[in-house]
Amino acid sequence: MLTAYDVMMAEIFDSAGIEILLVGDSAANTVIGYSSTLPITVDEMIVFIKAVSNGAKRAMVVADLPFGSYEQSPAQAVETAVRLMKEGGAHAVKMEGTAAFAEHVRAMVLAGVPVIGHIGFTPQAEHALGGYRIQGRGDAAETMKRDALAFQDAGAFCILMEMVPSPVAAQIDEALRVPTIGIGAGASTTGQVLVWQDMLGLGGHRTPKFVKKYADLRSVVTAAVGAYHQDVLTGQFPSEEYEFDK
Ligand SMILES: Nc1nc(=O)c2c([nH]1)NC[C@@H]1CN(c3ccc(C(=O)N[C@@H](CCC(=O)O)C(=O)O)cc3)CN21
Ligand SMILES: CC(C)C(=O)C(=O)O
Ligand SMILES: [Mg+2]
Repeated sequence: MLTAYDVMMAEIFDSAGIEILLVGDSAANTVIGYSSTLPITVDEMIVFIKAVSNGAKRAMVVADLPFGSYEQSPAQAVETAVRLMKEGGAHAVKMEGTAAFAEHVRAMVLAGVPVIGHIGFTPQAEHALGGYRIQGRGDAAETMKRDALAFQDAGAFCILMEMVPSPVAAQIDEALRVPTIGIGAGASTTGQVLVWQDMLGLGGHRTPKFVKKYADLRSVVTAAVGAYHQDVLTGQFPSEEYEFDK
């Protein structure tokens, strides 16, 4: 799984063989430039989901339920999930939470919405959790396993674990019958997810420890844009080959 927020990257990731494209609420950070995921709205998410749906040929498109769009009731979760699918074209949704939100999952699943349950570090709860912190250390591991099982029992087809000690993630994966996806959760999960701008080295500043950089797009883009700028200043672009009706 890899995040995607626009049609061109969605096309590229799809043809590169990525099975699942996640339109994450991380778009708040990576596209809009908010400092957390909290401000992004359902309407903003739908623009990105549409774009990714337009680019995905065979990949499954999963969309995040943004903060404030599902917590109040199972009915609110269904209503928002239906919008992400009907207006955005998502095939499934991902919801952050704990066992206390199992009824939300159940209601969406009953409505025909495939749901991924996101547990461990749930960025929408950063202020409640006290910051970007590893979850599930010590006694919290058992609670986290109960969250995973509650989501599975409510009908979630997959559990995503973020920033969880690897042995805990392995234990939870073992306890589940549905597949798992990890980010900062070690190698025992069924699949992995990363934010594409992180793994392709587009973001300049600090990236989380769990990110492996597979490219340095920031350098590539900076060099190319610099060359264009220089060419324009020196008159080397546009040369004759780029002119009309000479
Ligand atoms: N660009 C981007 N990448 C992400 O992975 C990501 C987002 N945005 N936005 C939504 C959430 C927030 N996530 C994050 C963001 C930062 C850290 C981070 O800075 N972690 C530190 C501290 C971990 C610790 O020791 O407690 C790290 O070094 O990994 C972790 C998860 C994951 N998601
Ligand atoms: C980091 C992943 C799991 C996510 O939820 C997002 O991109 O919003
Ligand atoms: Mg998210």
